[in-house]
Amino acid sequence: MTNLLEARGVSCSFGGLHVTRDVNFKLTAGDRVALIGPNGAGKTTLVNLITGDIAPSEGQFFMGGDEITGLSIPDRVRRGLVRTFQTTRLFANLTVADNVALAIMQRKRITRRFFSSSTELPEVRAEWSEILSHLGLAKLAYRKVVELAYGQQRLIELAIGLALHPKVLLLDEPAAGVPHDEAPKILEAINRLPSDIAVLMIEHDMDLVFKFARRVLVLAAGRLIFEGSPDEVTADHEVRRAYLGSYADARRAT
Ligand SMILES: Nc1ncnc2c1ncn2[C@@H]1O[C@H](COP(=O)(O)OP(=O)(O)OP(=O)(O)O)[C@@H](O)[C@H]1O
Repeated sequence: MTNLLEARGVSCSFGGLHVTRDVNFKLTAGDRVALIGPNGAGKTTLVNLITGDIAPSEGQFFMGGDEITGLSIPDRVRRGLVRTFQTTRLFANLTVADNVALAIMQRKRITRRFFSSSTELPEVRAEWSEILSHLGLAKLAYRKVVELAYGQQRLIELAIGLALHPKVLLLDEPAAGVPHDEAPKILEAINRLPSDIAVLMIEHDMDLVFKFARRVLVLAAGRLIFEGSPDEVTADHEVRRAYLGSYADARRAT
């Protein structure tokens, strides 16, 4: 099967600090992968390396066989390597539809037309409307982002990610800060993502990891120390020592 994304021997240092050490992994179509590890393990740095926010000191990234290591962030996005926007990057005073429409227009390279509502251009409207319906957010289309609950704002990040037509979608703690009762809605939306894209999620909440991931990558001190199914990961002695600790013991006791 074609690798949608591959990391080969990726390392990154900040001064003398080795934050990413010889990382290798592959993502293929339909992958649902969680990246876990203790605080400071280098998870966000690895995502920043994948997106092109920072450059590796060694190693390469490939998409579908093409090397992308030297490509800019926008070039990677155009190839379908998409990270969800953080809520802080949403336009709070615009509607949900406007926010998603802007991402669609960015992808289609449609320039904003000031004398007509770009959101309502037929080819744009058809798309945002389908994305919002698909994620169960149609009711929110004409609400301003600022009026929404935090959990709903995080769902808009997913909608914007989809508007960029991802082949690989990187989710950085999609449920962080979301009240407990709103968290299932996030998982529900993630479960509705197109089945053929690869999703890599950084997540600390192990319950969410177990509900989402079919494969887990464990990072500790910059190194991938384990890769396996959620059950294999909880059973692994080194992972339990490095990270899971009491969570794994509690889970095995149930
Ligand atoms: N730009 C930078 N310059 C120097 N050090 C950095 C930089 N970015 C990250 N680090 C360091 O790299 C290490 C890994 O940080 P990173 O944020 O990638 O870890 P993380 O696994 O995402 O942690 P958390 O779970 O707490 O978010 C930390 O020690 C951090 O201080």
